[in-house]
Parts: sequence; C-alpha cells; structure tokens
Amino acid sequence: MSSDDLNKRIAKYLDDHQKDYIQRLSDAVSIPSVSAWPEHRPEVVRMVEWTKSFMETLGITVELADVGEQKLSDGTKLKLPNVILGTYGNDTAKKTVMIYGHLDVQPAQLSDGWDSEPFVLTERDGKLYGRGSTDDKGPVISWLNVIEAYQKLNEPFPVNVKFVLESMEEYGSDGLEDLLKSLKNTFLSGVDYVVISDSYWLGKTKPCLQYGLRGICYFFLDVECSTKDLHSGCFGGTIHEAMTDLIAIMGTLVDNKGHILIDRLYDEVVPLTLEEEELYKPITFDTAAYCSEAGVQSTIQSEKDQILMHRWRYPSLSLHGIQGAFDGCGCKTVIPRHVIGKFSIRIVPNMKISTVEKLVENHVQTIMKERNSPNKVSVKLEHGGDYWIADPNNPQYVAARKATVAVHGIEPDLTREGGSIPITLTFQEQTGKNVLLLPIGASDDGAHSQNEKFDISNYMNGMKVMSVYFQELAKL
Ligand SMILES: NCC(=O)N[C@@H](Cc1c[nH]cn1)C(=O)O
Ligand SMILES: [Zn+2]
Ligand SMILES: [Zn+2]
Repeated sequence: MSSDDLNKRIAKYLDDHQKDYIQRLSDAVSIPSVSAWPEHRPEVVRMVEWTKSFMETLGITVELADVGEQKLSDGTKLKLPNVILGTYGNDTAKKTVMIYGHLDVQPAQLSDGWDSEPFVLTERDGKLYGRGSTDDKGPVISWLNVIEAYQKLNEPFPVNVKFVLESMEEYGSDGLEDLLKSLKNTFLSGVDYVVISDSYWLGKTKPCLQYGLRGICYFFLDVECSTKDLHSGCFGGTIHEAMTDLIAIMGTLVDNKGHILIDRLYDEVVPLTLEEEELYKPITFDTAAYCSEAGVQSTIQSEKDQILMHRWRYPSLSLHGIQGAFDGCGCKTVIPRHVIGKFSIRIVPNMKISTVEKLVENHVQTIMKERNSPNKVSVKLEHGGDYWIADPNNPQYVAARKATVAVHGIEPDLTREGGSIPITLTFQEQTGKNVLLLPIGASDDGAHSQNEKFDISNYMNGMKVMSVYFQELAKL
C-alpha cells in the first residue's frame, strides 16, 4: 500500500472512532491528578495506574520507576509518583523514538471561575473543557490512540517507541533528572529521536514546531514577624509586620515595563543578533488575538517581534501568590504572623540557575537591610529547570514538517515557547539526540487557566500528524 493510502486508511479509522477518543480523555480528566496538592497524591497514583493499564492493553511493556520522596515545606516526606517507562517494539531495523509526556495537572476548582466542573470533561462548540485536556493528558492519550489505530488495522508500526511519562511536571519534575541519568546506558540507549507534545500553537489555526523553551526558577520568600497572628487594633503601628515586609520586597522585583529590577540579572542573557532578529519576521502572530486570548486590553510591547522576544528570548518575573495571607471574603483585621510569597523567573540562554539564585538572595538581603526590619526573612529556590534550545534543521524536524503539511496542508512556523518543560534539556543530554516539540493544542487552550480546553479538531488532526510523523521518521 502506498504511504498516501495508508495515511488515508488511518485517518478514516481515527475519524470513525472520535467518540471513543473523547470518552477516553473524559476518563483521564476525571482523575484529579494535581501534583501540587500533597493530599491529592493518591489521585496522581491512580492516574499512573490508569495509564499503565491502557498501555498494557496495547501490548506496551510497562515498568514503573520509583523516584524517591518529595520533601514538603513542613519537613514531612511524601512518596513521589512512579515514572512510567514504556517499550513498544524492539526491531533493530527500525528507528526508535522516545515520547515524553506528563499525567499530572495544575490545580483547579469550580470556584476559581470555571464555567463547568474542571474534572468533568464537558463538550461545548467542538471544544472539550477540563483540567489537563490540553496539558498534557490529551496529547499523551493521542500518542497511545495512534498505536491502537495501527493495531486495529493490522498495520505494522513504522518505528519502535519508548515512553517516559512522569507525574510531577507541574511541580518541577522532582526525581526525573536523576532517573534519566541512571538510565543513560540502558533504557535510553538506542533512542534515535525524542519528541514532546506538551505545548501549544502560536495561534488558533496555524500549526508550529518549536525548538526552544525558557527555563524556570521558582522562589518561596518567607517572612515571619511573631509567634502568633495578631489583632491589628492592638499591635498595628507598633510592630514590623510580615506582610508589609513581604509586599515591599515583592514590589521591588519587577517594574511596570516587565523589566526585572534584580541587579545584574540580565548579565548572562545572550545579546540579540541581526540574524536572530530575522527569524521573527516570517512568523504569523496576531497581537489582537493574543490580547483577546489573555483577556487583556493591551500588551507592554506593541510590536509583534518585541512581544515574541519577550515571551521567548528574554527573562520575565511573575508574582504568583502569598501563602498565609488573609484571602477570604469579608474583612478580617488580622496581622498574619507568617507569610510566604511565591514568584518565579523564566530564564533564557545563557542564564544559570545558580547565578539567578545568588542574585535573588542578594537582592532580598539588600532590601531587608534598607528596611531595617527585625523580621526573619529567607528566600529559597523551590525548584529550577533549565532553558533548552535545539537545531530545527535536524531531519526529525523535517519529518514533522512533512507530517504537518500532509495533514494541515500548510508549512508550520518554526517557533520557540515561553513556558518550561524542565526535563527537555536532560533528554537531549542523556540521549545525545535531537528533541522535537510537536504541539497539537491551540494558543487559546488556556493551559493552567480557568476553562482549559482541547479542540476536538486539534485532537483529531494532532493524531493524524503523529501518525504521519512516525512514517516519515521511518523513512529517514
Ligand atoms: N506544559 C508545560 C508546562 O506547563 N510547564 C510548566 C512547568 C513548571 C515548572 N514549574 C512549575 N511548572 C510551566 O509553568 O511552564
Ligand atoms: Zn504540560
Ligand atoms: Zn502545565
């Protein structure tokens, strides 16, 4: 059978089973595998078991790798979820592709402002709403659905596949780096290509392939002022309040232009070259749609190229929250005794995590000295992940471009991603092979946000691209 005919046959099978795929995603989304909530760890474990069972029905050999314990901020320890190592096929005449994905999700509650229950997959206007639908349960299940389709059609699978599926990605991929290092000469040997579907297109209609990610340094800023919470009428105006110090420090980190105010933070950022500037020009990007997806009136930068550069090639600092602060409705006149500010810095080539950590520490100490406060203050790097950059001219990218053209009828843009997948660089280093980011979700999917969704069309076309990509890899 010609490869065109095979593609058509598989595409038809996939289209005919759309309902089953939606049900499968619904089953996965119904497991609230939130890695950031320690009390939800059994749900994360349930998600690992669910995926393992599904993989085994497909004849994938599954091994569960123990990656040790997580140390929680109160000093207690919690077992980390096992990492799934899957092997499908070991034909030495075939290429071997390693697929990475994650089964954990960001926290979500209806009260955050969702229009439907986050852990009940809900279809509206061709979109599947639910936490993890696009990040990253939909893409992970898509890979597995494609394997199933070849089996049901009795078609030989074009490549060998290895899977690494973790369940702590949204919390910094605890334990995974050490595991991969330990597998360098065993499970990881023989891998020819690594592919990750855990990111999004730059727009709603045009596909892209990505060759860069920012890294992340996530900080906890801890301020303690007293042994207990206090009445602001009795103590306000007489003591150094923890929240006041915390807000003051957090207010010195970044200005209203998005410029980070930490001394020397930009020293290691690679200078922009004329050659790099040219790369932004052909990329399709709609700034108005970007604003509307974010639900904002305007962006800090007005030009397309500048917006993209500040997403991809410059660092950014975001404030995320304050643990211990009063956040209920109504009024409470308390002075919290202990608060923890959460912020992160997205890092870019050639910033080093260790340098960022030191600069942040110096900054906090300097501000505290200026404030002359007796409060106990510490800042801790909760987790860090490196930036990553790959060669988009590698044959694997050519295979993915061909697959995209075959399904979408259009050349994908070559882009970078502002988010982080902390383990990507480790895959590149430990296998010594090219890594491809193959996003299948759309820019408005709202990963990490309320009403996260995955379009049915992206789900279906994503599987078709994956299927052709496997065939194109086999031809390399
Ligand atoms: N889809 C990738 C993603 O969402 N990655 C997270 C990773 C992360 C790191 N620390 C907390 N989360 C991201 O925020 O970019
Ligand atoms: Zn993800
Ligand atoms: Zn995520």
